[in-house]
Amino acid sequence: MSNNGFEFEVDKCINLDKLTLSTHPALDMERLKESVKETTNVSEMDKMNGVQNGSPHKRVDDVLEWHEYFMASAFLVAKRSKDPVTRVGAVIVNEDNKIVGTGYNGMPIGCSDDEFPWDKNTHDELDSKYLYVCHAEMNAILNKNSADTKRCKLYTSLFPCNECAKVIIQSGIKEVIYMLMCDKHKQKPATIASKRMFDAAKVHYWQYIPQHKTIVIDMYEGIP
Ligand SMILES: Nc1ccn([C@H]2C[C@H](O)[C@@H](COP(=O)(O)O)O2)c(=O)n1
Repeated sequence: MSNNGFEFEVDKCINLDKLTLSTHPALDMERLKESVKETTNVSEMDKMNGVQNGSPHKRVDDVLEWHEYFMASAFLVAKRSKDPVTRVGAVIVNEDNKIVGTGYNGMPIGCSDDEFPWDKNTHDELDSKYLYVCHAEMNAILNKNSADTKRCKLYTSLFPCNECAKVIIQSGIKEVIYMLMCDKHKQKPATIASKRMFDAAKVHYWQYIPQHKTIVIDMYEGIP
């Protein structure tokens, strides 16, 4: 495309309109290009495409919706866990969609992640992780940076166990969102007990089904 002023602007219009097209399948792209080329007064097209004062407002088409954002954050937080088998992340969100606490499964403060055991099936119970590890949900509640967590939501990559369910209820959290793939302990008494307590305490819980299997984070995005 030649670089005279008009055609340059048209090019930008077409690019910007990709977003509009994806939500309006009836729109014919070829016809649109033609009509733009035929248009001598570009200002109307500019308005349609968000070009103001000669500078286009580029629309971003990969914005994460809230649930996706918070659940992805929980998975990112889980990356801090040193558990070689199960890494869990939890994020607490208040009524203004602000994150007020995050946590992952790890050893208590002062109990070195490198010295305490991460084993599961040990002969001696004292040599396995279960007696020591703090669950992600509990850590998120203990790490909160707001006065309280009343009416907050909790996003977690794994359905909460009964011990965490008690803490969740006592802290006033009213909604638990957990990941579809991670509800792997469905028949366990701890899970059944959690559900029983959540139901009684009117804590709403539901499985989140992600729109994307992977979300790529480019650490250099936006850096020239
Ligand atoms: N809701 C949950 C459930 C489990 N965890 C943590 C605690 C352990 O580190 C691990 C469970 O070990 P596994 O039996 O799966 O090897 O996951 C948690 O943080 N939150």
